[in-house]
Amino acid sequence: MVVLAKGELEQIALPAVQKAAPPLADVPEVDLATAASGGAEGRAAAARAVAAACEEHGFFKVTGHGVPLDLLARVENAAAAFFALQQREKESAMSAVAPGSPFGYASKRIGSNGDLGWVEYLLLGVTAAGASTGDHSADDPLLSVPDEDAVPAAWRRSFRDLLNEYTVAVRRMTCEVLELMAEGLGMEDTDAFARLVLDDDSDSMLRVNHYPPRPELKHLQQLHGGGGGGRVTGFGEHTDPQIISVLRSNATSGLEIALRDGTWVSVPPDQGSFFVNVGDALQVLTNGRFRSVRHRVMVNSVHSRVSVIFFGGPPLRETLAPLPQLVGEGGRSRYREFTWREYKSSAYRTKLADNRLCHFEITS
Ligand SMILES: C=C1C[C@]23C[C@@]1(O)CC[C@H]2[C@@]12CC[C@H](O)[C@@](C)(C(=O)O1)[C@H]2[C@@H]3C(=O)O
Ligand SMILES: O=C(O)CCC(=O)C(=O)O
Ligand SMILES: [Fe+2]
Repeated sequence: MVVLAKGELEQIALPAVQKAAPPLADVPEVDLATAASGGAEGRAAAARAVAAACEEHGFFKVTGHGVPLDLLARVENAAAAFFALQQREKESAMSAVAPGSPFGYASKRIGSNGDLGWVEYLLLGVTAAGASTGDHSADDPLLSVPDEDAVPAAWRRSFRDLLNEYTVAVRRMTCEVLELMAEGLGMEDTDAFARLVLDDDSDSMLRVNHYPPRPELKHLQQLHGGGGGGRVTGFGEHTDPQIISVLRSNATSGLEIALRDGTWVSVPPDQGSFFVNVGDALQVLTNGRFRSVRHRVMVNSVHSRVSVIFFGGPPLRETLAPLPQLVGEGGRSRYREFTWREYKSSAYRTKLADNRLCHFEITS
């Protein structure tokens, strides 16, 4: 359970004047099953729709994804069971992690630069094979715990196995989406994005978030006539650094995205589908054609929200720069070349809401 110290709620609450965000009327949607079975025409139409959504919002919904619904339900139930453990038991998933590492369990503190949210989470490194650290790793937050820990090792192992199974399935689907993106951009090398996420050394992560409800919000909302006050931030506004983020949540609302004009809209939850965010790295590779979407999560007054996000990143050694075919002859490259390692070490020194790409922009 997330517990707040004095003064912390003020930092998480949005100003009372802030209106509830209206729902995004037409969430762009891509059906992967139709893209696969619709012949060349159907595939080309899906690729165009993906590219249009990435240009306009940097965000869209994926249906017909082929990830078994029963796997989604098992992951959701196991995550809920993990978050229902005693605080001490959840924190033991942190004790194995090297100091300074972002991985493991945490509550309220997002990153290490003072950001707070009404959220608790588990952040894990993952490789193309599933778990980053292998089955018997000494530094896996879920596997290496003190012998006297109250949560049986067998339960932790089966939770880790389940998250690995989920990661393998979601990474496969993510790569199909990345291929459609490349096709939609008219690229000849349609594997160019997927290759980065499939690499053995891909720097990918899995995040499991839990946003407990805040029942007192209901009264505050009534007090302000329903539209304004009493909004609490679960996860503050930000863009994701990686190439792509693929999110699945339970049926509880909370996710909001910023449109091009800066207005916030809420995304109606859909537990049978996935939502895709374009990340900063893909904005760079596409020379700004695809938009890294700013998003946040607001807390619900009645229901808890559980979300699982796969962040597909390139290997740390990878050099990133706008792809020449997307800059075009005589075109201007908007970003300088940098390695993913360089970008990450700069990004991890920033606050959540900061613009992390401005350090890499070519301004002249
Ligand atoms: C405040 C921070 C948390 C974050 C690292 C950072 O310094 C800036 C980016 C944040 C973010 C957002 C997307 C993902 O949830 C995340 C894991 C990532 O790669 O970048 C988080 C980082 C984090 O929670 O450690
Ligand atoms: O929990 C969510 O729904 C989204 C969280 C998020 O944006 C993130 O973890 O980067
Ligand atoms: Fe995010």
